[in-house]
Amino acid sequence: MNLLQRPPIHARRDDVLPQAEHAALIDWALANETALSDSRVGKGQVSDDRRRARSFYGSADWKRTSVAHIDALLPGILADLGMAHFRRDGFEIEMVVYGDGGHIRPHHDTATGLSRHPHDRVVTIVYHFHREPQGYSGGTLRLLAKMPGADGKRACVDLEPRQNGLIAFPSLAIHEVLPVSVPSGRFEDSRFGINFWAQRHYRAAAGADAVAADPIRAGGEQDQ
Ligand SMILES: O=C(O)CCC(=O)C(=O)O
Ligand SMILES: [Fe+2]
Repeated sequence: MNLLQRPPIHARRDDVLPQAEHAALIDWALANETALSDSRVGKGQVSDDRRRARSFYGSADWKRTSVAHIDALLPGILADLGMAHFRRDGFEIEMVVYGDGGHIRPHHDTATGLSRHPHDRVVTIVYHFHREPQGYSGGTLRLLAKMPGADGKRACVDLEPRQNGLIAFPSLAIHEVLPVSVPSGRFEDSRFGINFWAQRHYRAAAGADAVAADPIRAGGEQDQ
């Protein structure tokens, strides 16, 4: 079995945000349904089949407070992933909410080859949260091997979202979110997550220090 036939490497952390910040985040999310819009894919289009979810693309205070905790965990996460330390040029941050039937089909989060972007995502860190008691089931995050094995199937690893926990993996890794079931149909019972993408600005040599000072950067188009 070669490397591309194995499921991608991942890292997990629990108790990611201090209790008060975690609670405030749930309150904010439950009060801001109208700030969500249909999640986008590729160059910004909406595809209900590829990605059925709603995202928050605006600015909010929780982005600055939460990213500080994620940033502090980044060196250890890179070590766990066996990735060389790199100087992150910023994070792209998106809250994503999956209601009943929500899912994302297999994809990777960063551009490859000729479509390489000036600010590629290098590491994907997904933080999960929900209201208690948990009102959804499903929504497993599945990481898939790039190539099928001898049996013709792609090896995979299934990771259940954990309250106030994160899952990190290289942004090039293929992954999907399996369908979410929300029996009540209520927004409060959705599967909530925040994607933090650590970025590297390959063409940002000039003025790179100024860029690095601000952990939050707007993202570009990506394959997902
Ligand atoms: O919510 C998750 O567990 C993963 C989300 C994801 O893959 C994405 O939004 O690109
Ligand atoms: Fe993704």
